[in-house]
Amino acid sequence: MAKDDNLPLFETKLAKGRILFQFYSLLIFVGTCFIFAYRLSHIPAIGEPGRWAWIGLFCSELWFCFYWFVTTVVRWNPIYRNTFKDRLSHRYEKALPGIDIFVCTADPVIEPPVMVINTILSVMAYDYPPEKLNVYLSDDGASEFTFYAMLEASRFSKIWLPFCKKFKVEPRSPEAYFRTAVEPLGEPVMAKEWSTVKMLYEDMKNRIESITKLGRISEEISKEHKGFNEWILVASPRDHQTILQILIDGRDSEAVDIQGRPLPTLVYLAREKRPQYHHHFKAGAMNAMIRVSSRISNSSIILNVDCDMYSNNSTSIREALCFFMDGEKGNEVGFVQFPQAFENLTKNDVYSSSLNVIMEMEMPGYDGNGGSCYIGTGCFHRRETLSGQKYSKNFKADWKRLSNRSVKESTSVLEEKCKVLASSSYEENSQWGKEMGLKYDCAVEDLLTGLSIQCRGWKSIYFNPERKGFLGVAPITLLQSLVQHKRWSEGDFHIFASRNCPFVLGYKKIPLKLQLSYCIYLLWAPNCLTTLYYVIVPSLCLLRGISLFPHISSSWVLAFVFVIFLHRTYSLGEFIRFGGTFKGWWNDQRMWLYKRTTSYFFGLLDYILKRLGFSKSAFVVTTKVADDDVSQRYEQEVMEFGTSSPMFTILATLALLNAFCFLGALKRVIANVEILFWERFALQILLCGLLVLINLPVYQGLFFRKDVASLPTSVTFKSTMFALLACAITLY
Ligand SMILES: O=c1ccn([C@@H]2O[C@H](COP(=O)(O)OP(=O)(O)O[C@H]3O[C@H](CO)[C@@H](O)[C@H](O)[C@H]3O)[C@@H](O)[C@H]2O)c(=O)[nH]1
Ligand SMILES: [Mn+2]
Repeated sequence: MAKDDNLPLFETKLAKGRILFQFYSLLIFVGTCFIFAYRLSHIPAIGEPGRWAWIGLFCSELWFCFYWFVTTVVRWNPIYRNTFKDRLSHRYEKALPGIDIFVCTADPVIEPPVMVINTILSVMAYDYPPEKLNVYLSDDGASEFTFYAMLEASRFSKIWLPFCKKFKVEPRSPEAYFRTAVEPLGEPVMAKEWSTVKMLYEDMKNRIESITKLGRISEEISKEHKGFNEWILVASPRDHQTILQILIDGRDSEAVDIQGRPLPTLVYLAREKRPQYHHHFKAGAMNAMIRVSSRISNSSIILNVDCDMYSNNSTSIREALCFFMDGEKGNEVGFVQFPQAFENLTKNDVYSSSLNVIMEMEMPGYDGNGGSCYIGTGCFHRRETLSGQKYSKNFKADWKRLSNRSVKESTSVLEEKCKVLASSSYEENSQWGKEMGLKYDCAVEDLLTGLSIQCRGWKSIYFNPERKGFLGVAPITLLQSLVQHKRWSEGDFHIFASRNCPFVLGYKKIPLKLQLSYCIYLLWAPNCLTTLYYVIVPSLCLLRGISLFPHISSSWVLAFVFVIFLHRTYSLGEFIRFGGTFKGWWNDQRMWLYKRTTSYFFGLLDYILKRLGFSKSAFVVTTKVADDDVSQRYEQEVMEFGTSSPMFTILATLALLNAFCFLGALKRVIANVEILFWERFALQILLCGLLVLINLPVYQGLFFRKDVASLPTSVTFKSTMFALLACAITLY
């Protein structure tokens, strides 16, 4: 036994500079107390105008304060993780466990097959013994084009994997690699292979794209592959039978790459779908893969990625294993979450899709408070935890036993047996979706599943390596981003308002500070009410001449100015520290507002409608491609409206309402007929002016832009009517 055999495989570091943060929090706290003292001591008397508006504002501020408290709890004690991969290799290289990798796709149009197989190829090419890798694709679209692309990928992998390993290529998604890498002209050996592989990749890409464009699989291809005819018979998108094909059987000694080394197992699965059984979207797909893989490879570690999230770092598996296999703490680790990062962000990130603050600050905060949440992609799970097992002190993973493969049947027999596991009626009267596997009936199956794993006693780890483990595609239009957040906020609030609420489910099972941390996201939806109140009522009161904030000469003003200024400065600092720009922060503030007034509002509404039985759960898949002109506007950071959506009507109405109120107030300040107008309303005018400033892109979209992506006339018409109506009602 070497002497380093007892050294840990990972270390945990505390964040620095927390004293400063605690001091800042104290200042905000004191400032807020002053604000509340002002609110309580200046309530307009009964009969005086604005009494109710005042009380409402006070309630909103109380809510904001509570929400701020929750965000502070998350930031109190973040931790960072580090791994020692060398120790892992040294100790376990011969006994590395098998890994099952699950990729989900749902729609060949908005998730193009070429993108899907790039993700597949990137995970097949991990720096890991290929005979221990098993890759499963679940295709909820049951698309023959995706299937065809998978066939192509299974062939191309024979060239791609050796190429990656020989030249230590990064990233291992061919598309991403060839897009970013420069031709290695300095190295003649590599340059030659480079151009051959590149050409082969492009050929393959062209074939897949032209078949997708053609809209059907041609005769030759059907003939070339035996499965296709049968395919056409069983696969129609709504109502089809399970299609399961082992495209590369890792047990087969002939499944080798061009250098004779084994290939990872590759499985294509499209679940049976029947109208009488709910298919439960992604959670259903994941559970089907858990069952199918248990029959084929049964690896002890499961990695799950969305189809757009290619592996950007070929060592991620080894890094994750450092946590699971650590001698002292490894056995209690249920899952290891990597951050969600994106490759298609622009410099100032108009839609604030980057999630940087969440990934760099809040997730380490969760980790410090008791465990990372599971965010649906880029996460390594222990099979036992996903299958519903509780943690017990005696639990000990037996890596040696688990690294053997036992299945002896022929490929076709195995396929037939697995199909049963994926059939639509298999889960009837079972615990799947409840106590086993990913949880059903929640739009954020990931968060809920992670929470219940933690409540069963498992620890979870957040690991954020320097080189990002996975890169995906962020929404590229305003509406997509708002719709995505609607799904999230609806699902999150659903968790909060159910018996799965962290305070109930997690009572005495996870630390209180972790229960509180969950509230940041779970309470997104109700945030809309206070935000809507704050952007509507003070402005209308300004129009009506009701003062809701202290006079500019009063010293109470200081409390407001101090808290708002300090709070926003901190936010700006945090944003810039994690790689943002000033303009990006400003965009982020705008999106903060837009999400709260639309996504969260509709999320809350949807939740209520569902509770009352008026609407059904749905999973609106985020589009991962765009037309050229849409992409071009995205690159230029021009806000994309283009369609009429109720969300846009709300945004435009709020923007116009504030513009009207601001202009009204401005007129009165300039005319200077009322004594003390500025004196009494300065803060309200500033608030209203700030709202106008942040809404500039909306005014542009309403009145000044003539391109197809501006706001449609119907929205302009409706929002102007609504805003005028609101002002008229206020005034008379
Ligand atoms: O019926 C469905 C719907 C979706 N998906 C897949 O689920 C993944 C996530 O869908 P996407 O539209 O990209 O959603 P996002 O909003 O980007 O997803 C985030 O939020 C989801 C929860 O709302 C999590 O499941 C995801 O992992 C997380 O990335 C994609 O690979 C889809 O193909 C399915 O397999 N079946
Ligand atoms: Mn996605």
